[in-house]
Amino acid sequence: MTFSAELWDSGAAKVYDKIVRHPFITGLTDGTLDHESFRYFIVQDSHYLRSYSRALALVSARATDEDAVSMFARHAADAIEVERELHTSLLGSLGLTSADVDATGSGPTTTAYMSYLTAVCATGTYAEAVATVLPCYWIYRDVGRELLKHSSPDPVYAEWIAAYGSEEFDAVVESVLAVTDRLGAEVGPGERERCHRHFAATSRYEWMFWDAAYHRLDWPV
Ligand SMILES: Cc1ncc(C[n+]2csc(CCO)c2C)c(N)n1
Repeated sequence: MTFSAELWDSGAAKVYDKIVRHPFITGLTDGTLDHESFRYFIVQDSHYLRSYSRALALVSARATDEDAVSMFARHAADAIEVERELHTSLLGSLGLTSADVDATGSGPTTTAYMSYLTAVCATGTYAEAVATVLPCYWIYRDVGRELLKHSSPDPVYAEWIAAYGSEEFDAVVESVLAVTDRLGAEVGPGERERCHRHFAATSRYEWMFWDAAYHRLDWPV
């Protein structure tokens, strides 16, 4: 079994099934999702992408072969571009600006997820860092494909679905999976166990991110 399949089976398979049945996701395709929840999601995702980009820059700096250094550095830059382009357009359609993003700040789930990514990418091994950033790519690709089958009657949701269900994005994810599988051969039992734990944790954070948006979760105090 490939390293990526091993990680998915133990850490993401059950979580993924719950994500595709989550009312935030089903609400995107049937158009019943409240715009207020999607607004919350896009604002939180803007914070998330700023942090995720830095996490990818850390992964790039620690990569052991030049192709991977270059790939993760490119993705770090792309994550900023996504924030600028997709989010500016979506924020505009939702009646928001980047000043609203700064004024809102990051919520509890976003902060916890960003902190976890940053901590592992800064202090874990290269393989641990890759396992930690992987669910973000992989779960989005699969959710995007699923959503694309139905798209959405709501033009704002349809725009978002088109970006993540695209073929270009599929190629990005396949290249990260190939790096992960090559790494798998070099990872010993202790480090492997830590990779499984990180992959499972960030997969759960992906579910929690949708759930926080659905309920518009705020800091309790
Ligand atoms: C919570 C959350 N998780 C995953 C993504 C998807 N994503 C963000 S950056 C990137 C790869 C680099 O361009 C991917 C796949 C998101 N937007 N928000």
